[in-house]
Amino acid sequence: MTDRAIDVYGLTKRFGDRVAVDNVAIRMPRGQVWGFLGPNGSGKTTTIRMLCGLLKPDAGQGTCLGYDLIADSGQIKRQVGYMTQKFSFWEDLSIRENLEFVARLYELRNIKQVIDQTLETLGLSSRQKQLAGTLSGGWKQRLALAACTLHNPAMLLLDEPTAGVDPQARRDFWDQIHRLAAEGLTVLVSTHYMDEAERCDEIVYIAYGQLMTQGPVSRIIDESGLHTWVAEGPGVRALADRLRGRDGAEHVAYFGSALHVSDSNAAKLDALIASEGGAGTQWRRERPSLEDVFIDLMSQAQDKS
Ligand SMILES: Nc1ncnc2c1ncn2[C@@H]1O[C@H](COP(=O)(O)OP(=O)(O)OP(=O)(O)O)[C@@H](O)[C@H]1O
Repeated sequence: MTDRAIDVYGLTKRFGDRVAVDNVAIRMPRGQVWGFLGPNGSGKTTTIRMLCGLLKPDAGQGTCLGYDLIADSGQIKRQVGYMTQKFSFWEDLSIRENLEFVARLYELRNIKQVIDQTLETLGLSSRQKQLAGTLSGGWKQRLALAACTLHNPAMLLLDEPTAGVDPQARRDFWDQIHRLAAEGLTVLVSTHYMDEAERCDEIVYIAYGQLMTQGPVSRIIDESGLHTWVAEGPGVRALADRLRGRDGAEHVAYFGSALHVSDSNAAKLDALIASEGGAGTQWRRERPSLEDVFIDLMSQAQDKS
């Protein structure tokens, strides 16, 4: 058994003239939780669909769970749990009835036992009789997770599973993900939330179909070559307008009420900040946040495309 859950390279998918995924390579060990990030339309869903055997790549090759991406797509589908962005249920059926339906699709044996176990693991037992249509977003998402883990997959591919659910439900969901990973499951999860990226062993960042960076969050920040100053105080709004487009301020972005000013040239950035030490603004130098780095990566990708 290969120790890599995902080992693909040259992965490419075109839709007409548009290259949705461009020569992407991912090598992911088993048993880890990786985040898959990138701007809207950058190719995350398309990549995930190729990885789980639902979409045939135009070019590229490799393996998923040791199975050939193209020749063994049937095997991959059976061993992967895929949670789509817009999961759907039978709204007039209960949680338990929905899971029974999915279990029959997978032709599982011991359906009662498997469902009991899944309900228990995901904290759904007490709600098993509730109609799916009456569940809140967080519980629906938990039901979707139950449905995609029912057949005991070796890997989960989760496509923005927490979009639109409240912070507590997102936190609970991530606790579940780490619990499943502790039992040996490999999880690749796409997200737009930075706090979720920080909970992953590693992240893959893709923009305009191209893989821009991959690694643990701290390494990605360290290797970004970016320098950041943060300004706070009543003067920041006027400051933002003054700084945008100036040499030494490649990126100017609000984080709450604070303004982050970043540049890859530390000397230019420092000189600019020194010239802007006006009243009503407090400055401090900070390690760039992951979001600062992503903004930078996105603009690099824009320049290339
Ligand atoms: N079936 C399709 N036919 C034509 N174009 C498609 C199809 N699926 C995706 N695309 C295009 O491919 C590109 C990548 O889309 P994809 O859904 O993979 O991005 P994404 O990173 O998952 O985006 P989001 O974060 O918004 O979910 C987009 O330009 C999209 O419009």
